[in-house]
Amino acid sequence: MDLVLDDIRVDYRRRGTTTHAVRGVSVRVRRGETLAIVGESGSGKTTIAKVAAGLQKATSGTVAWRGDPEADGSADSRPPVRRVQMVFQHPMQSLDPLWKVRRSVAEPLRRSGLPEAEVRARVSGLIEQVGLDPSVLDGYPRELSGGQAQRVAIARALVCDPDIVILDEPTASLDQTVRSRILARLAQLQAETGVGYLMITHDISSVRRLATRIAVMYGGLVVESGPAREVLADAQHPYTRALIDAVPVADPRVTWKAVAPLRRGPGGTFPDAACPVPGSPCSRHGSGLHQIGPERLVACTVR
Ligand SMILES: Nc1ncnc2c1ncn2[C@@H]1O[C@H](COP(=O)(O)OP(=O)(O)OP(=O)(O)O)[C@@H](O)[C@H]1O
Repeated sequence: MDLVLDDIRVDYRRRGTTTHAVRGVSVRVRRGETLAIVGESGSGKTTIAKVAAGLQKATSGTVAWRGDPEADGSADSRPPVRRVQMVFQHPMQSLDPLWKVRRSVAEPLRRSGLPEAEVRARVSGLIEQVGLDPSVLDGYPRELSGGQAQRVAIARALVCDPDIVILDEPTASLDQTVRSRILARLAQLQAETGVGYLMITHDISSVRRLATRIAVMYGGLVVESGPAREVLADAQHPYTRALIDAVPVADPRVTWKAVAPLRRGPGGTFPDAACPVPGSPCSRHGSGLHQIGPERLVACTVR
């Protein structure tokens, strides 16, 4: 199911003044895809993310689930709030410092009434999926590095198998190497689970790595949107051009190549393919992972 925000407006009233933070924004976040919302500070990105997550009430407009619930296997009785999860810029925001990591990750599942043995198995499996050793589950958040804590926050967000995860500047507080690994892991998790991402970012390299579609916000409005490849190749709005021009492509020798149509495999996973970069891990994906596009499984190749 897709998450559809239609004609959202948000006004903040404070001490007699009104800020029109969002002035009529419509976006659709699809399963298996990443919508990147970019825009300068104060353009309304976080406000839209909060509305999508149910953390902020819109002044007007609607938030709804649309699509065919039978077709994507998400016809279930989970309340809507469980189908959207949020990963914050600072991972400690979603982890209770007084709880062991296992409890923080498991809590949403426990509340669903799943037997304890299944909770433990799923939590351990997910921690490995995000690239951590299960031993971190028995420690406290203060014992984790920033990158490890963000991986735990991602595991926590995914534990109830949400349709959509909102990533609000998910790598902004991390250094370049850790950022790269987290982005690779997010791409892999999307390929494995079909989760949709709504990513808020200022970071053009994150956009290049993950985005399927891009919406550019300016002054509370979406001023430019479309498939990521098109927007990046031919940006119309000055803000988008400035954002793209400011940072060079991480590795200009790397190009994308479609290798297989996107199909769901058994157990809800997508088919895998061999990375064509011989010998070493792919420089974009970190470990020979494969980026998923809207309709195609793609692998990178070096010119
Ligand atoms: N709780 C609030 N009360 C009053 N004004 C707010 C509140 N939250 C945000 N605003 C204002 O709404 C506008 C949009 O803010 P928002 O945080 O959504 O922008 P943003 O694009 O995410 O910015 P940044 O990239 O700096 O996080 C800004 O002018 C901001 O000052």
